[in-house]
Amino acid sequence: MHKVKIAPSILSADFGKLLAEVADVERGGADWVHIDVMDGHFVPNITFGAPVMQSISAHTGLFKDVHLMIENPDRYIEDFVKAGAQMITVHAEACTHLHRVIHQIKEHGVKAGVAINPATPAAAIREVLEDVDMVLVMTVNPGFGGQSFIPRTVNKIRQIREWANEMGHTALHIEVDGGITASTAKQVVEAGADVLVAGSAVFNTPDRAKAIRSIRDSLH
Ligand SMILES: O=C(CO)[C@@H](O)[C@H](O)COP(=O)(O)O
Ligand SMILES: [Fe+2]
Repeated sequence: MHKVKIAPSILSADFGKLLAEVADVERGGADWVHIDVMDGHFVPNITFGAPVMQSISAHTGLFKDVHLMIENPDRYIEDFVKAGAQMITVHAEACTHLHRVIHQIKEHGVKAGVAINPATPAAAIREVLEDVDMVLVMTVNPGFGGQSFIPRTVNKIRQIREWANEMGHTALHIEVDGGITASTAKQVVEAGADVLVAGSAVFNTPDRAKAIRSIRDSLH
């Protein structure tokens, strides 16, 4: 089992001072930075694209974890690789040819993840589990920060970790995203998650180091 990683989501950061916000969580003990890209079609919200990401990339040593909430993500993989992505996650629901897109990502030499919405069963990613570096189990419906954690999603985390262990895919990361706080983190880690995205729990408080520490401490 990997050390649990905390990945603050910049969706809840102040976009007017994005570089300072990312530097703040880097100093505060974050492991990854989670970059939410939304297109206004796959989800009812729009954030930013590869050019904005590129301007962050050059200024942080954090591992860059890109969550693409966009339709037909295959069209933009190269742009995000050039912008510095180290993990690119696409939604199973947004890809007609999921296996092809995963391999397209890996051909660029970056890690590949697949995400599933709360209403999507774990079985939707079973056939690509050995191809991916990470499964992102959405613990809220994607589109917005600050929503409440959906407890039923925990069973899927457990199921996916069980399948991964059965197939010997022990390096698989399971990331959870949505409503992760010091009150919800422990149950998802016990179920098998090892990457915790936290947006509002980290950015909606002035002391980011304290917020990250309190999520970490809640795991013991
Ligand atoms: O992908 C998304 C939302 O679609 C997330 O990454 C959010 O940014 C998480 O925000 P919180 O629920 O932690 O506030
Ligand atoms: Fe996300």
